[in-house]
Amino acid sequence: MTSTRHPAAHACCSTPESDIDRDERYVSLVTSPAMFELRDVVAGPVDSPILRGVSLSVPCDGILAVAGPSGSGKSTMLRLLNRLDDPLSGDILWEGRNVRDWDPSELRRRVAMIFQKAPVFPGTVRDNFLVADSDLTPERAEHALQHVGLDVELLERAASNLSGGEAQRMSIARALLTSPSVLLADEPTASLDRASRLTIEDLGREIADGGVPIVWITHDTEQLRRIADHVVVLIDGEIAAFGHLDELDRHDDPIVRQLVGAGGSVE
Ligand SMILES: Nc1ncnc2c1ncn2[C@@H]1O[C@H](COP(=O)(O)OP(=O)(O)OP(=O)(O)O)[C@@H](O)[C@H]1O
Repeated sequence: MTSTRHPAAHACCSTPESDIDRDERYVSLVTSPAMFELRDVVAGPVDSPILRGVSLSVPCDGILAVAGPSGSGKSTMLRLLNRLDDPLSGDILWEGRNVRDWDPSELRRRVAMIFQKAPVFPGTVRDNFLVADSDLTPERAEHALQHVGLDVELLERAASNLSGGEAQRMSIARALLTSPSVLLADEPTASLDRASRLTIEDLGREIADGGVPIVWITHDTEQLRRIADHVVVLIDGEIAAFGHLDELDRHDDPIVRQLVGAGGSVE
């Protein structure tokens, strides 16, 4: 397997340069500042780590698509970013500060996450929104629904009665109610039909363009090509490639090219 290893070439969005112990194993995009820094991260069970020394600078704009075969460690990596799990070794910095030093609830409010199957809490859609914002005003609740393209009448609907696509949009609206700085998305459209997938993709683009970057795991190469501003490819717990899609389309490793859906390049 060929690995792409770029030297770090810039400071993070709000990270003092002195706070970063630069390491030639960093993988970094030259043109974008970084939001998360992963430094030689090992994670998973002690006896069989899943991530095996991942170093990565996550750009602080647009959509970073995370691709890789099943079991390569994509979800494991994402769950470290808002401390749903902790690494066995290595460090993860967010905005220049180790995630272990953030208050966990503050971190999770600012680093929001959505999942393949949207978690639905008991009660109405409004009740679900109140979980995220206990001071929710009627106007904010309506705006939250409109923002994700749902009818305001759904506010009083039992959340358990929403369709899969509606539930995912509700979960995105709920996540946005905490005014996050970044959104983590773990295969958010994997169980949706094509129309709902495209709706969520459009919403993701709007959110990212509105200033909330997204780290988005996807298995769907067509989706990856529609959404990705940057791509990281994980294979067997290591970073196999990182960069813009057009760079990865020309990657030495045919498996990388296949994973990013490069047309006709798999040997
Ligand atoms: N807590 C755990 N204990 C043991 N094994 C685990 C644990 N969590 C995940 N695994 C295993 O680690 C591997 C990587 O899991 P992970 O969910 O990160 O992969 P993934 O790339 O997101 O896969 P997929 O695309 O199928 O969702 C899988 O084989 C999984 O079964």
